Amino acid sequence: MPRFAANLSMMFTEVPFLDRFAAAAAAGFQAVEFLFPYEHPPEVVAGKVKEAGLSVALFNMPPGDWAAGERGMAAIPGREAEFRENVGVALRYARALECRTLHGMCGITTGMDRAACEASFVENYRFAADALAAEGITLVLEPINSRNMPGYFVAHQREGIALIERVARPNVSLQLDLYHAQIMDGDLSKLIEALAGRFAHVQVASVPDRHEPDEGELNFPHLFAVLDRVGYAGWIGCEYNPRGETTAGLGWFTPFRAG
Ligand SMILES: O=C(O)C(=O)[C@H](O)CO
Ligand SMILES: [Mg+2]
Repeated sequence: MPRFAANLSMMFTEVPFLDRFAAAAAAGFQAVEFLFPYEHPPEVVAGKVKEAGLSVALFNMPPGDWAAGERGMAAIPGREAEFRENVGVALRYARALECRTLHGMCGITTGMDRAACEASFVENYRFAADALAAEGITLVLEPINSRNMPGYFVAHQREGIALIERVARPNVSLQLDLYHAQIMDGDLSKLIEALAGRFAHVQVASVPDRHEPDEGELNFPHLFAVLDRVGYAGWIGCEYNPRGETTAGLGWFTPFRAG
């Protein structure tokens, strides 16, 4: 049975960030994920998580200057000191939120020397993985489609796996976002089977419009069954832009609600 986490950066945006935890719980979610919690002190976010009785499935390490177009720095040569400092920041939040999976965004690497970017990525991810291992935290790498994020360091799932193999740390894994995977790779049933055991987090949204998983070119009931069949027992993040009001679009979630 798939287990879904509401993505609070995209869902429940009818209310301010700190109120989205209660909204997700009221809608029947038992877990949440979000991009960045850093505008609020860790203990404040942790209080909201606790009050709502939720688990935090995932969030991202600080990405640099998001408003200026930065999308992480794990693969940006020359930004190693900042990346490493951000490991400490993310770790403080992960501890407070009891979150065991962190996404380390890599950056836009257009025009940069590929070998230098890869070398920086491998060293940065090793550093982060070693720091997070002591706390039982897994660091995940997410390939992101080149239509929504042109120039992002990694766009294809198998490219992500090859990079993870180079990092060679047991607590580094793939974040399999089926929205990006369909756009860049396709053949999702076989892809999920081939990658089974090598992804620690899954996300979903319809393709091509990134809405609820009940429309578009993907057959979600089938894909959820494939994830179950290959033994994936982790969270599935609902990283989609609701077509309208968030709760009005939750018909697809009714069969999966707890209780
Ligand atoms: O864009 C996505 O799919 C993500 O999951 C990232 O965390 C944010 O860009
Ligand atoms: Mg994603």
